[in-house]
Amino acid sequence: MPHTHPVLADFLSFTLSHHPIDIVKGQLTNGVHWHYLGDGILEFVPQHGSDQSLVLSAGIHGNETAPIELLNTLVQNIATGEQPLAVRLLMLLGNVAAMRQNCRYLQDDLNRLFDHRHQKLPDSPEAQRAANIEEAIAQFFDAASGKKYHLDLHTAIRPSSFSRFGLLPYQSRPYDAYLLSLLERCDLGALLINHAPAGTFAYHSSQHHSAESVTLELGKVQPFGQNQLAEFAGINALMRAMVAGTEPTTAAQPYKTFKVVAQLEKHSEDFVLNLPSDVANFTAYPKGTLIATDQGYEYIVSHGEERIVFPNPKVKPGVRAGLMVVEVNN
Ligand SMILES: O=C(O)CCC(=O)N[C@@H](CCC(=O)O)C(=O)O
Ligand SMILES: [Zn+2]
Repeated sequence: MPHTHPVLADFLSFTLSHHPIDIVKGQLTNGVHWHYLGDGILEFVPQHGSDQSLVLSAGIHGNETAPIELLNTLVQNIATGEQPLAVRLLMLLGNVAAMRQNCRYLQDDLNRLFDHRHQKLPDSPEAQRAANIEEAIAQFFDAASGKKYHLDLHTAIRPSSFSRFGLLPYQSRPYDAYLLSLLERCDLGALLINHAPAGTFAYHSSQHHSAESVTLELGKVQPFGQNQLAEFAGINALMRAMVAGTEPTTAAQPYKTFKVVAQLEKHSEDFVLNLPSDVANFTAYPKGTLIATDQGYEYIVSHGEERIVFPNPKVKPGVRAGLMVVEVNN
């Protein structure tokens, strides 16, 4: 790619390299304006603008590499013109400091600090980053004139019965019919509907900017370079169609729908998860099963069957230690 600015040639390396130039911008030969807004935040605007705005984020957890690799290639393809761009687009790499150290987070889970919850932990490095990201998407969405979408891309820590699944943030308004139709066309095994406000990025963009938001889980955490990106072809095609302002060509496929019925609460270091340490996401337990205990707390399955998602007894007290979900019959 001759004459391509390093930020576009390799957005990931540029972001990781502590580049001294903080803000750079330019225009592609097809007229698209690009603007690097510092530390992993890159905006593209079509030459004649657009009333559609899209945020694509990855690396909110620093070691979740597959979606970071997909976004990096997407930037390269936009830069060459190979990937058409018809919407305002903000690409965001989340926990850059953790990405540099190949870990989920340094001190606090960034995806528990949105919804302005970072204000309670002002000394945490992740709190500063959450504030920066909130500011960046506020500026981006405040300048939007039409529909706003946000896909926040993650990978799971442990294996799952469904290697690709989505989580809709809790919303008091109905979910966007178009987003739901898109999610049927990106090869997901399951879609979870959250039951309560949360400190997640998807909840934040939905709640504070009325964006149509979803968290997408792409397989299991792997080091950079070891991902089988072909497994995520459906999600990649969806992102590319949304960037191009077109419809995905993937045929609609049914997925299972689950609603979150509870989250496991870790109150203290006495928290015990009463399950095998290698339990897979979506493992089902019958009514009456004791799932977790803590001081003055126990979680017992109360529905006919509940499945566990994201069990993690190692989180800090006060942070959710897992979700309990029940299948919804469509
Ligand atoms: O595998 C795990 O335990 C976590 C994978 C992950 O980071 N998932 C997100 C989901 C966010 C949401 O609920 O929308 C998270 O836990 O932050
Ligand atoms: Zn994650």
